[in-house]
Amino acid sequence: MKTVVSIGGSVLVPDLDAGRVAEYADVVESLAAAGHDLGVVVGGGPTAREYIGAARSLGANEGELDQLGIDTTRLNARLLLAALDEDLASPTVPTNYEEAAESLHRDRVVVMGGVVPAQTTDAVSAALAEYVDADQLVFATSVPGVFDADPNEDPDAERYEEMTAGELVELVARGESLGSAGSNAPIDLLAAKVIERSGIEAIVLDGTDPGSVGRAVLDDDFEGTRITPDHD
Ligand SMILES: Nc1ncnc2c1ncn2[C@@H]1O[C@H](COP(=O)(O)OP(=O)(O)O)[C@@H](O)[C@H]1O
Ligand SMILES: O=c1ccn([C@@H]2O[C@H](COP(=O)(O)OP(=O)(O)O)[C@@H](O)[C@H]2O)c(=O)[nH]1
Repeated sequence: MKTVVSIGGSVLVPDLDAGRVAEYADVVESLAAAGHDLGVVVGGGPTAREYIGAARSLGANEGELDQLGIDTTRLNARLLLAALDEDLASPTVPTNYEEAAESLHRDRVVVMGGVVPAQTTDAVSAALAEYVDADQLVFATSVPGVFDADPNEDPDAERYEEMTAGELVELVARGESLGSAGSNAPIDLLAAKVIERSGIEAIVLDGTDPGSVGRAVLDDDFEGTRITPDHD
């Protein structure tokens, strides 16, 4: 079984807490021990946002800001690697999908961050899952799934238990056409489109408790949103 897990920066490193990173490493190791080959993609979190904010005020352009974000995601990838059993995980952080796929041939676990400007690690996770023909893709984020409105803004927002990739694309695109790019779903448009075209099974869940990722992958036990291929 090949699984890609996207760990949002907001859940891996909401602050620099080594204990939380160790908990995530334990989950990754338990999944590897259960026979999963794992591609883990790590986000930038508040550190990325702080660096980007500071560099923006210093006059950096958007591409330069994205590169700072990418560097931060790779820093977080290294942090997770520091906690992982070195016999399981590839010791380097791949900078592209080819390297990641190569590492996954050799090792049970590969951990990476961003790849190129103008996207987020949501898209990296989806593209990695597609590239390595993963069986499933898990988004561990700060909200318990995809809702019909931002649950942090609208107390009446309702969670989708299940939706097709096409419905996810529509939901995200609707927000972008309103000019609120990236703010109307926990997954961005590029990621949603890659999920749609690859037909990969994906789930979105609250990763605040790292154990929830383990239960979802090992026992299919989770509260969140299941994203299914458009055509069976
Ligand atoms: N329709 C929606 N369903 C779920 N979350 C949404 C929706 N619209 C916006 N959001 C926002 O998406 C964000 C996803 O998590 P985020 O904090 O960006 O985590 P990550 O670190 O995983 O990228 C949340 O802050 C949530 O408020
Ligand atoms: O392939 C990538 C991955 C990330 N980023 C930049 O790095 C930031 C942090 O990544 P992400 O948003 O995925 O982190 P998270 O939301 O999980 O904290 C993004 O906003 C982008 O600016 C990028 O340009 N390309």
